[in-house]
Amino acid sequence: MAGRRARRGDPFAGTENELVTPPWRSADFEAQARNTSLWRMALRLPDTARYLVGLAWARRPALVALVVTTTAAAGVASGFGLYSTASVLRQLVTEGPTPQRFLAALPAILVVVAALAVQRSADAISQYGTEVIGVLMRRTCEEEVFRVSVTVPLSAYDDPDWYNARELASQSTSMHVDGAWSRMVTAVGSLTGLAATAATLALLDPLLLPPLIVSVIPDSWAALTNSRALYDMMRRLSPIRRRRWLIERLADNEIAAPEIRAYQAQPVLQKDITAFGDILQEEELALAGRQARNRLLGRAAGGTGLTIAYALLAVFVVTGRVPLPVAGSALIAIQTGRARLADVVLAVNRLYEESLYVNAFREFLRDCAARVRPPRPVLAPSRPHTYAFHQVSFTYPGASDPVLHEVSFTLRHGEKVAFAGLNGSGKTTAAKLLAGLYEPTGGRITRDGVDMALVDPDSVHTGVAIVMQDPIHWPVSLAANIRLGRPDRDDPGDTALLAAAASAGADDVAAAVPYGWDTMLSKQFVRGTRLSGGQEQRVAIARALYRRADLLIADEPTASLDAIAEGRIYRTLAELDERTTCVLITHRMASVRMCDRIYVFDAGRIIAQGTHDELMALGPGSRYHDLYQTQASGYQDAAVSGDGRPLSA
Ligand SMILES: Nc1ncnc2c1ncn2[C@@H]1O[C@H](COP(=O)(O)OP(=O)(O)OP(=O)(O)O)[C@@H](O)[C@H]1O
Repeated sequence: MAGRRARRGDPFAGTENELVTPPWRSADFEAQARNTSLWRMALRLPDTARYLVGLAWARRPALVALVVTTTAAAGVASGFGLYSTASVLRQLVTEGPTPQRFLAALPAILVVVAALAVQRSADAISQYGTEVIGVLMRRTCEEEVFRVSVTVPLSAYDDPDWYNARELASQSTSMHVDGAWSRMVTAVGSLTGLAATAATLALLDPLLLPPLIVSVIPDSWAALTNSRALYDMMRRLSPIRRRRWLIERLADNEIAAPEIRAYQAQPVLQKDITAFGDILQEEELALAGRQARNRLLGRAAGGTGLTIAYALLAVFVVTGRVPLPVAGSALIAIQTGRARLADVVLAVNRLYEESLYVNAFREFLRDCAARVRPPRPVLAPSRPHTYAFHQVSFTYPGASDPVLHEVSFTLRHGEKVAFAGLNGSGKTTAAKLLAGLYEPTGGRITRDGVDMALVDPDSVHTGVAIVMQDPIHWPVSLAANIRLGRPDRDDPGDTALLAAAASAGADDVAAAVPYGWDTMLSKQFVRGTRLSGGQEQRVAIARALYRRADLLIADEPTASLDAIAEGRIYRTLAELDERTTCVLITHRMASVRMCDRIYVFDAGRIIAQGTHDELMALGPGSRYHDLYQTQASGYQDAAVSGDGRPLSA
């Protein structure tokens, strides 16, 4: 119960559920909350409006002009209609026979009808234009979120705040950016209408204006406060929603499905879903309560304001300040004015609400842009003769301890080298730095002596292919999977595709799957199939070979391959032409032998280097010798343990 109370306003406080630990929470939530205060957002509204108009203008300038014109026309026409209604009333309640009064009022009636027609048609056109622009804007923003997400440096993926910001940004683009645009148009339309109504009311009696405004302010306050509370809750609960979403996604994940069943993990997952659901529900119900209270307060105060407005009108009539026909018009004007003001408040309130999301979307773009190194005129050398680490150290973002410590080595053009060492010794990390996926936190990485920190970041990846430890299979056809790293390669008759596939053993995969090269590598689509781990690995190697890179990094490329396929891959790597520098990371020590040089990693340092023979010559007790000998002994006739004693002993 204590936990429940503590949770109000802070969903993470007081909970003992280990899955809802504070680290899920965005570190600077309080700062973010201050940044979205009513006042700050009000100051930012013109900027948001400018941004939205800019976005819309970039897509369809003529349509934007049409929307602006028709929106303004609708507002002016509605005010004009109201003013003419007052004239109609005045004519109708004057002395004289009814037909005469009607005839006298006829011109004003025609103006009212015309104004209404203009208002309705302009409204319809404006609405259509707004919707079309909204669709275009949503698409632009969605694609922008995708673009920055896939170009942001890998370090962003080590930052939980980035994930939260991304979730909020993609929510914003799919649901709120077009909403903000349409609210903005509505707000402008309502404001124009309100100005016209206020002008009418002021013409009748300026003293009627203040009570009208007072009657609407409390409602506006309630609506704005409620929007802010809703947004705060969305932002605060974003990590929980994301976590819940991740678990929910396991339900349609073909890789997770067998493990969930085999480990009977359903109750664990269900427990998490329920725990997160409880928190979300509690927060949402609490918010609904607070919002209802605010709304009640606003309405009560607004009702009092309206009573005052009517009482004032009564006093004006009784004291003769306002004649009865004018009072009738004033009554209509007050009603219309209230409705207009309520429209304005609603539109501005929605705009405020949506602009919080637009702001989150823009913040995300700014954040991603800040993470990306700006383009530079200097490109990384193509076909370099050397790749070198100079005293390179590296600490993962958010981690406290370095993973690499002053690592230095030089790879020469066309060399085949291996990284060997125990699990967690830093081999993959060094490979990722070499590929330019991370930047060192100390030291320099150079190609032909050129510091990679000083060249255009995109150019660092050109000429590099990497076979990841757990390659992903893209939900596209088998052929497209292989061409993915270089879709623009000229490949008449698919010669290069077939050659890369044959070298990696992926030709056998094509022969085994139901639709050959056209088979989709996902069972979530028609003509789709699921590959085995080894088949996936062959496709990943073919992809890397097809790229024809200068530097090929293969991280455990054969972990899932059968012995024959493995032999074929190592032959392929050994026979790579002289233009390809190859880094092989593997625990299969027999395959390491063929390399020109082997670097032995230990706890983030290179502790030895040399050819297989040189490293073996270091003898028992040296890391490489022991690793090799332990594995080799497994293949000897009598099974022996790592220290050379028979296992049965
Ligand atoms: N994104 C990350 N954030 C923080 N630490 C990480 C990250 N990735 C890896 N590490 C840590 O860096 C260390 C080195 O990992 P790395 O993957 O480079 O080792 P490795 O030698 O390739 O291991 P293996 O042989 O098991 O593949 C490990 O302690 C690992 O926990």
